[in-house]
Amino acid sequence: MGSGSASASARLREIHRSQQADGPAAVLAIGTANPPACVTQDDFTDLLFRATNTDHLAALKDKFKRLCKHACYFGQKLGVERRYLHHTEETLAAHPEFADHEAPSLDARLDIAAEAVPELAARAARKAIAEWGRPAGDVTHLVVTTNSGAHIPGVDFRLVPLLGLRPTVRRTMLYLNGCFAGCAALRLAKDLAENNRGARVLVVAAELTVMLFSRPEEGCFQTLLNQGLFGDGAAAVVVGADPLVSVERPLFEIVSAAQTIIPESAHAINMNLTKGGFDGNISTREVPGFIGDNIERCLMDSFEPLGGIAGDGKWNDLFWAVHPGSPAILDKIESVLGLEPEKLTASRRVLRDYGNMFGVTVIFVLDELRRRWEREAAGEWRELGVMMTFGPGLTVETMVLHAALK
Ligand SMILES: CC(C)(COP(=O)(O)OP(=O)(O)OC[C@H]1O[C@@H](n2cnc3c(N)ncnc32)[C@H](O)[C@@H]1OP(=O)(O)O)[C@@H](O)C(=O)NCCC(=O)NCCSC(=O)CC(=O)O
Repeated sequence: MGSGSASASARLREIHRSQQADGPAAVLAIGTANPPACVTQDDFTDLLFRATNTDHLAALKDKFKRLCKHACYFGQKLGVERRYLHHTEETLAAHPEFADHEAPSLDARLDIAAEAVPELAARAARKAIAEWGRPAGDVTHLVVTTNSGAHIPGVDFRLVPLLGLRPTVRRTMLYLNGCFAGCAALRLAKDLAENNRGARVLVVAAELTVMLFSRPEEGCFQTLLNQGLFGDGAAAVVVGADPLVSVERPLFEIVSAAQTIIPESAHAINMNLTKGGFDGNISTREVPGFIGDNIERCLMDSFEPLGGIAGDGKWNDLFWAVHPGSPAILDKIESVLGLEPEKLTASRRVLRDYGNMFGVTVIFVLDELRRRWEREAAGEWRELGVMMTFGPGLTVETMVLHAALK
C-alpha cells in the first residue's frame, strides 16, 4: 500500500514535470492597431467644446488648451500631441446623452464597444499572428483584457471566430484592471506558457474611450483629464516557451514578474461603470509621488530572484518599457532612479503619438523599443530591461525582460 502510493506520487510528479516547459516564456510577436481617425489635440479641443455645446465656457476651454498645449516632446502637462479615436463628431451627435454623465448612456456605450472592441482587438491580433508565422489554430490559450465593456460572453469569445482560433482554445477574460492590465495579462501568459509545454498564448488588450466621453465641466478637473489624456488602441502579443527553431523568433524573454500594492493609496485611482459610462477619479497631484516613493522597492523585489542588481547608475544599464500614465509620472521615475532622458523616450513617444491607452499602452512601448533597435541596428540595445505599469490599487506590475532580438 505504502510503496504503491509512493510510486503513484512519483508518477504524478513525473507527469507534472513533463507538462513544464524547458525554457522561459518569451514574447514571440507583437501587433498593434488603432481606429482610422487620428485627431490632434488642437482639433480635439474644438471638437470637444463644439460637440458638447460648451463653447461658451471660454475660461474652461482656455484651461483645457493650456493642459494640452505643452504637448511637446519632453514637455509637461499631458504630453499628448495626437490620438486615435473610434468615436467621431457623428457618434456624439447621434448620442447627445454621452455629453452628460448624469444621463443614462451606459447601454449605448456598451453597444458600441460590443462591436468595435473585438474588431479593433482582432486587427492587432492578426498582425501579431502574421509576425509569429504559425497558423491561428496553433494558439492554445487566449488572454484578453479591456476596461471598455462588460459583456458576457466577452471579447475573448468574439475573437475565436474572428481570428479562426480553435473552439478548444483556453480563454481568460480580464475586465476592468485599469492601466496595469497589459502587464498583468503578460504575467498570466508567462505562467501559462511555462506550465503547459508547447502552449502558445495570445494576449490581447483593447480600449475605446467612448466609454468615458463626457462634456468638460467647471470645477471638475477629472473631465478635462479624461478628455485630454486617453486614446483608443489595441495590442496583441504571442507568448510561448521553447521557440521552434527556424519558425519562431523570440523578441523578449520574460525573466520574472511581480505585482505590488502601494500602501495607503487605494483612493488614488478609482474607476467605476456607472449609468453615465466609465467614471474615474484620479488624484493627479498624488499619483506621481506615490509611484516615485515606491518604485525603487518594487524594482529591488523584482530583481531579487536574479540575485539583485548592483552598481552605481545600475538603472541606466537596463532598457525601460514604462506605462506613460502622464509626463509628470515619467519625470518622477526619471528623477528618482536617476535615469538618462533617453531611457524613457519610447514611453514619451507613445504617449505623444497615441495618448494613454490604458493597458494597451505598454505593449506599444515594447513594440516601439524593438522597432527602434531593429531600425538602428541595436544602437541603444541593452540586454536586460524592465516593463512596468501602474493602475488602481495603486498597483504596480513589474516584469524583468531579457532582450533576445539582437
Ligand atoms: C494633471 C497633470 C497633467 C498636471 O500637470 P502639471 O502638474 O505639470 O501642471 P499644473 O500643476 O500646472 O496644472 C495644469 C493646470 O491643471 C490644473 N490642475 C492640475 N491638477 C489639478 C487637480 N487635481 N485639480 C484641479 N486642477 C488641477 C492646475 O491648476 C493648472 O490649471 P491652470 O492652467 O488654470 O493654472 C499632472 O499633475 C499629472 O500628470 N498628474 C498625474 C496624472 C495621472 O495620475 N495619470 C495617470 C492616469 S491613469 C493611469 O495611467 C492608470 C490607470 O488608469 O489605471
